[in-house]
Amino acid sequence: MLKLEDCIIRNGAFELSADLSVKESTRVAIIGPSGAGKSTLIEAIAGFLPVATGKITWKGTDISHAPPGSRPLTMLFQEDNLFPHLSVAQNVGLGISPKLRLSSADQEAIKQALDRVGLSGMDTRKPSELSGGQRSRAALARVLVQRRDLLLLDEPFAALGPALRAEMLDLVQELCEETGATLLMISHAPEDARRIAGECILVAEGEAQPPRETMALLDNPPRALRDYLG
Ligand SMILES: Nc1ncnc2c1ncn2[C@@H]1O[C@H](COP(=O)(O)OP(=O)(O)OP(=O)(O)O)[C@@H](O)[C@H]1O
Repeated sequence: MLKLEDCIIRNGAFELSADLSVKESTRVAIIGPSGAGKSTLIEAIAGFLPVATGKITWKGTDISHAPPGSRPLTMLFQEDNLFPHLSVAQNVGLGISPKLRLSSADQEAIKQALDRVGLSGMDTRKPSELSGGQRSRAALARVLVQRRDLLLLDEPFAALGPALRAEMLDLVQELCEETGATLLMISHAPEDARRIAGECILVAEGEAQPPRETMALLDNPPRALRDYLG
């Protein structure tokens, strides 16, 4: 269980409260109006923003003050997930060793991860030699080799077209099912939430609300969400 207990998170003058929990191995979308605090929530869980009060626990362990690198999670951002001067295999390898000190077993794990996301034979290419969808796949291969319990996505597929985005979401769903990872995913598109997230955290009016069943929430949205969905 991921728990945020009586948390207040500050981002400049902005303040977000959160008192909620997310069950292990579930997939949860984070939705809500622009500027409501979705990234703020994710950044606090990842450790890039401190919690002013309250605590964050994962499987009962308090991670509120753990540095980002030692939290049991990996995060994919909206863009710039890959280093342009490194090959695809090296970019994936960073998930195992930040200094790229890789054993032959590590090299094999990288190869398997690239195979799994459909990038076999592209290991020596630079990110600029890949399509947008292939770059997303490479970033997901890095997530795979990290073998973390929690995956935080801050709209990493926003720049992709609808068909490719759906394809990437399906791949994320498959990977989460295979690894048992817990997914928290910011999304502006309700159809993305419907596609892969059983539950949604609504972030609105200064609060990240406890997860609610996606279909029920989107079919009968509260006012803050209705205004946003239009
Ligand atoms: N570095 C910062 N300093 C001060 N205020 C900030 C900072 N970053 C974000 N904010 C403010 O915090 C609030 C929440 O921002 P956040 O990025 O979490 O919202 P969001 O829901 O992710 O928005 P969007 O959907 O537009 O990406 C906004 O009002 C924003 O202006």
